[in-house]
Amino acid sequence: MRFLADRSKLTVVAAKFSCGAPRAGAEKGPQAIIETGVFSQIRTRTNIALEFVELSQNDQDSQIPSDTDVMGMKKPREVSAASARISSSVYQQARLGHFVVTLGGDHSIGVGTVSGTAKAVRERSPGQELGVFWIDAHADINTPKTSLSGRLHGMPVAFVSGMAKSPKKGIFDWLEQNHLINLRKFVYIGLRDVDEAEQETIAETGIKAFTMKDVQRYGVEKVMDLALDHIGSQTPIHASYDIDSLDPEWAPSTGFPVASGLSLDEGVVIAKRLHESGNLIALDLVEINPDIATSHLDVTLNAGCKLIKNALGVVDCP
Ligand SMILES: NC(=[NH2+])NCCC[C@H](N)C(=O)O
Ligand SMILES: [Mn+2]
Repeated sequence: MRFLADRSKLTVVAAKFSCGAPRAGAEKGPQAIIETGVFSQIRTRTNIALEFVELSQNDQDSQIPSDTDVMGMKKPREVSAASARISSSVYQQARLGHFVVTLGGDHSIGVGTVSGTAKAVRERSPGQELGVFWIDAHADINTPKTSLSGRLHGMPVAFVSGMAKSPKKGIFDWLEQNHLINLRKFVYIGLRDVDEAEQETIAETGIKAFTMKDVQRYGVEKVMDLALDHIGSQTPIHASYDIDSLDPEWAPSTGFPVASGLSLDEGVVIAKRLHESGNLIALDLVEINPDIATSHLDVTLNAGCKLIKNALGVVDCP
């Protein structure tokens, strides 16, 4: 844990937003995870001290009166304002050297979380850049131009890397240079539903991407060897874990389930290997929607809790 000030401090940010997704429900994800008792378990089984920060749509600036589409983007002002607040909360915690777990929320919150840690890393370790693991069925690297849906949960990687720029005042104009990440220190794992334009972007930029085909071909341990190698052993890591990276068998309660995903065991190996790297400084767990496949919500929550515990090095009691 060489990049954290104190390994026993953990801040949980409940990012209760679904404005980046086409349907509501993901804003209830954080509460559902917290109510499983996973953080109480972590508190009793470890010496980790927990703090909670809650951000939600009902606070302050969320009800923006005329949030009309801009360049095809849906709810651009609301998503931008939400991620600005998430970014500043994550930054405030990460700059103290706390491990930050952000519970989503739809994946547009990734603009906030990743930019927050990127800025904190630059401040805490000058010259250092953040490494990012984006574990997801989708690439989420559409720009307003290439997106077919206009939904911002399909665009966070484009905004946080500077590929997509602020088109207008009040829409991601809070992103500064020190918030942005370098896509050379970025890896995808679990991809299997990537739009054509996104595939072109990945090919052109040379982003390291391990698709589900790669996981099947090499095995998840080998993929993690290669992915960690690519990021380098001296780089702090932010993992943005979309629950839809898992196969719908293990994570049915999500907005965009895609068949042939990671098994829960494979997902756990990824989390465990990130922990064992000693470089993980932040984790997002996003896109759990309690309103979807409600009768199997417990399956999805169980999977999510396992990912969190393994990423923190907390092992289940037998
Ligand atoms: N985080 C997610 N579930 N993203 C799904 C994105 C789907 C599609 N690629 C889009 O741009 O709209
Ligand atoms: Mn995603």
